[in-house]
Amino acid sequence: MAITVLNTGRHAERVFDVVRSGFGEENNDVVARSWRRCLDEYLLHPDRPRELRALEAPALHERLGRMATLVDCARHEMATLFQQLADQEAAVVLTDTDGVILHMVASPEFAEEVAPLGLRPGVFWSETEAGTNGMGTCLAAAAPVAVRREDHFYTQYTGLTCSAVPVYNPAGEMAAVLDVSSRSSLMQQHLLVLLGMTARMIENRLIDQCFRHAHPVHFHSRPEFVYTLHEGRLAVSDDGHILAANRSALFQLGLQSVADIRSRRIEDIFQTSQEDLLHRSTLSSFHPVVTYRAHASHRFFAVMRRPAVEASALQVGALAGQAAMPGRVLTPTRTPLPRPLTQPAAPVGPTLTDPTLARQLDVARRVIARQTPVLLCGETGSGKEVFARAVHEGSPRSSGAFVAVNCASLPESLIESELFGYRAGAFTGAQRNGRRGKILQADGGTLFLDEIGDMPLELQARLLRVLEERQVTPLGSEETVSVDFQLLSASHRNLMELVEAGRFREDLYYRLAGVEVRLPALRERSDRAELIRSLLQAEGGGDARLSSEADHLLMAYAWPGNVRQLRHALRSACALADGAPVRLEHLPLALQRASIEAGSPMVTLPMADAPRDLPVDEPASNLPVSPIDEAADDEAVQKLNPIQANERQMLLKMLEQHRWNVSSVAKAFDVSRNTLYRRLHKLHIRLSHPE
Ligand SMILES: Nc1ncnc2c1ncn2[C@@H]1O[C@H](COP(=O)(O)OP(=O)(O)OP(=O)(O)O)[C@@H](O)[C@H]1O
Repeated sequence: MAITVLNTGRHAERVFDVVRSGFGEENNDVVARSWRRCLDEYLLHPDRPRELRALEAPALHERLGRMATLVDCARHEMATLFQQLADQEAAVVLTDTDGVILHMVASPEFAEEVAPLGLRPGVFWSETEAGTNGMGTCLAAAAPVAVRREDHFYTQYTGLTCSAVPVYNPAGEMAAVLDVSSRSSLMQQHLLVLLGMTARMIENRLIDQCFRHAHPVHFHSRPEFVYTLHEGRLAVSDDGHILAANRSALFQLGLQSVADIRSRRIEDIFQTSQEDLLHRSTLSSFHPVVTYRAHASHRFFAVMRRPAVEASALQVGALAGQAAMPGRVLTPTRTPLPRPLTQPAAPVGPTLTDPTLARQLDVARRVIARQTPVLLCGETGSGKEVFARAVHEGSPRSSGAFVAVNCASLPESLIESELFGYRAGAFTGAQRNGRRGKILQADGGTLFLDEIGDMPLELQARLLRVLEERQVTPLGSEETVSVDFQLLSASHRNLMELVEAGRFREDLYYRLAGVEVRLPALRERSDRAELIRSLLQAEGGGDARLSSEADHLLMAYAWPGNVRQLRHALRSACALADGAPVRLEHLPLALQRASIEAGSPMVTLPMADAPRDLPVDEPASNLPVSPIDEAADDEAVQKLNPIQANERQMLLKMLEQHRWNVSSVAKAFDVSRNTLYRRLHKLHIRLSHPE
């Protein structure tokens, strides 16, 4: 479906009208201010769009190299957000502070549709280039913004609605913008909350990644929020100086900016010393311990952990912290480093208690110890990387690094240098000191090639040679370097089918699949209840609870995005519930929608099995309807089970919010009116239609 845009002449008139007439200094409207900047400062004309500037491949390559830490930290969170949105006509986009798109997650169809508009990597979306738009206006306003269709300065973008939030680096400076651009203009508030949470996750990952040599401190005034997204986070140097803080830390400590805290000692902030906090945290097995704000009586619960990497193992360049922050020059690290601790780093280990999984883990550990490569298959988000890590940790090479490479999320042009590394000056835009590839980083440890099915064919040949010869030749170099690692790879695609289609080399397949392990999908796992419980505690704190309806829905849902989707559903639900038990309405729309489409037991019924024999009483128009005297249905309503009763309440609330306009509610849930009518009928919500 093509993107529909507004009439240019009329839209331009409206822009001029708003800006010229009655727009005073007191007007705080983000969009109106942006329109004025476009007209008066950048001298843009709404009638005359310009073609957006785009970087050539080498310049994009260089920029992606410079911003590698940021993009690495954002990639997984963006994929998760995309999955959570469950909207095939939306793109999740990351730009740098010049407004250049660095990374984008979208369905191939939508990506193809919006590419001609300039929604693709390398294109500049600053306001000066593209006028009012989500990414550019968020950069200019340095605040979250929602730019609806008709808010865009140029009409060609009025088919899209964009919501965007800033992402800050550990120095507290804006480092990027995270945006969702979609055809739908619904639910902007919900979306901004989700975007804000995703930005905070990326920021916490950045602190972990940029300060791997520092002691992480996690704190909150409520113990159940330690190790959750709401926690305050500090990075503290070996000698007790604070190097970085997240936004929640600043907020809780009543500080304005990272500069107010950086270089201060931990005892200037809390009534404890570095040694004391670390000692007490260790004794409590890293559960939060009480501490007080320095010179005040405000109580906090805090934990200090050991650095992810000993300082001696790092290159000095990265230690300055400043230099390693995204948005500034990034120093490549040469030493094999463990992956950053992903947030929340709660002391909850992965739950792998399903008997099939436990057996598979045991087999994989035994075969990998004999240098036999293991290939993991399983749906996306089913925990292949978590499983691979568990294999590594129980293997003879657990003291070496675990190096993960996601072959799907790297642009094709970067995979080669990422894997094999390059020599100084190998190509334009290469980093001055060269770069050590991931394969060499895995020397002595484990190389995990994720989404191996997405590796381009010509690179498959090179990889095969490395696997056979155990030698790497970095780009631009004549020298070969010997390397020794154990190999795990994973794919959510059927590699045999790819082989048959000629898209994957058969010889490489057999090299990778010494033993093939198929991980069960979440819906097939018998430890689902346990996993839900442990993730709920990890995301919402020890006191987090589920209402029984929410619990039922989580157990019955089909989870196409598996554990990742579950984890993120719980994360946003805990944030929305704000300490109260998680109820149905806190769960993502995708789940609620599925429950409406399929009825109870939710979602496991495909649409085709939905009750079709019910009489459908659909009005010809989409005029508002009104509720009929509900007393008539009282008895039937009493017989609804608790999940249905809850759903009935939720639907009544939605109908009320949408002034009984059924089409509008159906649109909000993205289901057809017919489906919604069937559901209303089933739940004994009877409506009258105007004559
Ligand atoms: N057993 C588990 N216990 C706790 N969390 C888990 C478990 N399995 C997966 N997760 C969480 O689910 C998310 C996805 O896991 P992971 O990245 O391992 O999946 P994947 O199968 O490799 O995904 P993809 O196919 O997209 O690469 C992560 O946030 C991870 O922490």
